[in-house]
This record gives sequence, C-alpha cells and structure tokens, in this order.
Amino acid sequence: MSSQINPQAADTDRQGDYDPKTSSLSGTVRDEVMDELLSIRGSIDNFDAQLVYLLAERFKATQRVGHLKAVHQLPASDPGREKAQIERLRRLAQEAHLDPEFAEKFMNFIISEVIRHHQTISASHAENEN
Ligand SMILES: O=C(O)C(=O)C[C@]1(C(=O)O)C=C[C@@H](O)C=C1
Repeated sequence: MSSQINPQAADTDRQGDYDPKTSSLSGTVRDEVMDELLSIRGSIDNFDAQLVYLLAERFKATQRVGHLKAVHQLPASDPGREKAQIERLRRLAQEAHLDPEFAEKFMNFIISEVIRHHQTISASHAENEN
C-alpha cells in the first residue's frame, strides 16, 4: 500500500533515526510496565503519523482555496464559515468525548495558519500582476 495513503507504511518505510523506545524512563521502571508503555506508545505513534498526513492533505486543499481567493481577490478569511465550522466541530467533539474547548482552540490555530498562507499567496499573486 502506498505510504501516501497509509501513514503506517511510511513509518516502516522510513523510520530514519527515530527510535520508538527512546525514553527518559529507561532503567527506572519494571520491564512489564515499560513493555505496556511502549505498546501504548506504538498506537500513539500511529495516530501522530495519521494526524500529520491528514493535516498535510487539509493544507493542500486550503492552498487551492488560497489560490482561488487570490485570483478572484476575495478576502483571506471568511468569519461566517469559521463560525459554522467551529460550531460543527464542537458538536462532533462532544459526541467523540473530546474536549470541545480543545477542539475549538485547535481549529482556530489551524485556521489562523491557513489565513497566513492565504495572505502570502495573495501578496505574491499581486506582485506577479505588477
Ligand atoms: O473555506 C475557506 O474560505 C478557507 O479559506 C478555508 C478556511 C479553513 O481553513 O477551513 C480558512 C479560512 C477561512 O476563514 C475559512 C475557512
């Protein structure tokens, strides 16, 4: 399976220097405890890889929006859309037993980065027009 689709494949394809066993706890906890910790951390590593790949795909989509907005001279931000997104995500977070406050903060963090990208795209588009 392609590593573009399956981040776990990417994980095994190119581990690089990453050692999933690296821990400041090494030698300070019983072997069984360390084994269980490492097993859970294996899942965490897979989730983290998926998060990175998902975010990369989201940013590819928002880059397309950024170009569309620059070409048509539309504002970088759309507060009405953001309000609807945040309300939806808070609802989804509640259903998923994720703290809605955290979901909102996380979304706002991503959106502010997207707006920064839009502004950069718009500025370079305007420069190319001149
Ligand atoms: O949908 C848009 O218009 C976008 O620019 C994307 C996006 C987002 O990241 O979801 C970012 C900025 C806008 O304020 C609203 C949404």
